[in-house]
Amino acid sequence: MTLNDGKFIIKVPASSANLGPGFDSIGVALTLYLSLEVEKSEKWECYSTSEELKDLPSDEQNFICQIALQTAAKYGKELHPCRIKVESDIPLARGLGSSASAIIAGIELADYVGELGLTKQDKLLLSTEIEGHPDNVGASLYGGLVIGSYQQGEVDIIPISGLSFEMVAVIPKESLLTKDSRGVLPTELSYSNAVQASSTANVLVAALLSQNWDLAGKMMEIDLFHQPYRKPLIPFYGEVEVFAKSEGAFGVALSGAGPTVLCFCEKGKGQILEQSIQSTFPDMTAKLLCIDYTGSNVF
Ligand SMILES: Nc1ncnc2c1ncn2[C@@H]1O[C@H](COP(=O)(O)OP(=O)(O)OP(=O)(O)O)[C@@H](O)[C@H]1O
Ligand SMILES: N[C@@H](CCO)C(=O)O
Repeated sequence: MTLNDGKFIIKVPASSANLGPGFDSIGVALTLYLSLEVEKSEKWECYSTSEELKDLPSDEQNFICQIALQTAAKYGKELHPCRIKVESDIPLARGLGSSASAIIAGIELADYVGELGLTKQDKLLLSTEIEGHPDNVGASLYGGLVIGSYQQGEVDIIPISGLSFEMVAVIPKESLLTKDSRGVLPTELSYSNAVQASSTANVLVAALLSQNWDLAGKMMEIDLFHQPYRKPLIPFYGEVEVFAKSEGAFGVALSGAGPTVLCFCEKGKGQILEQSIQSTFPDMTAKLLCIDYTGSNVF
């Protein structure tokens, strides 16, 4: 279906960044989604029935519309206004990549309505320039586990499929903005710490690819890039970590900039883990999530 025929849908998965030591580089797409139902209109309108999105701007000031307009302008195009129904089950500012999903949705919107003819690599570079790192946007765009690097205006990414783990996200009621959680990070790391931190990230990738889950979990825990500085912002982290591991999780990591804690387990073990975490931590939401292997989709 094309825009002239009526409506079209943009569907973008959530994501979790870092997986411990893969700071600003590793991401995984998750089975939570941001969906846009789009049709041409007289003026820009953005509306939603999702509780999470009800306070966001309903005109072209909406973040998704802004990204779409900026993207089209970059290519010298003015977008026809659209009426957009936005639905989302991605909680905002919880470390589950809501902003990255919104950025990808805006770029997909601009590409489709403005007929920009963008490739996936174009979309990756545009979104990475906006977000500053390719971990969340790469995962939302490609699906699967992504390992990426953004340097000197170029972004390189490898998406990986066929991984057999699932996750239980432990999501608190309180939000934490990424800019605040980045604000507690140091501006420098010593040479020896940087060598150690990057070796940890390297072994994490090798362990995930060879399905050595215990080793992957060990690497998630000994990250030196960001978790030591961010854990003090998340008082329940330690308790969730100990409990999840005692209930069969092979690893625990801060999801993105937090405050969600992501517990990793082998395929098939997630449902029981979700139930036991939920009954032990009733003030938070425990959610079983799988890896999305599709990435963003327009249909
Ligand atoms: N669907 C959306 N529509 C409009 N704005 C959104 C949408 N999703 C996210 N945002 C904007 O992004 C902000 C959250 O971004 P932030 O980077 O702080 O957290 P996050 O992306 O959820 O977490 P993380 O980057 O750690 O994974 C929201 O407060 C809102 O301003
Ligand atoms: N890699 C980013 C993800 C959140 O945007 C961080 O940890 O700050």
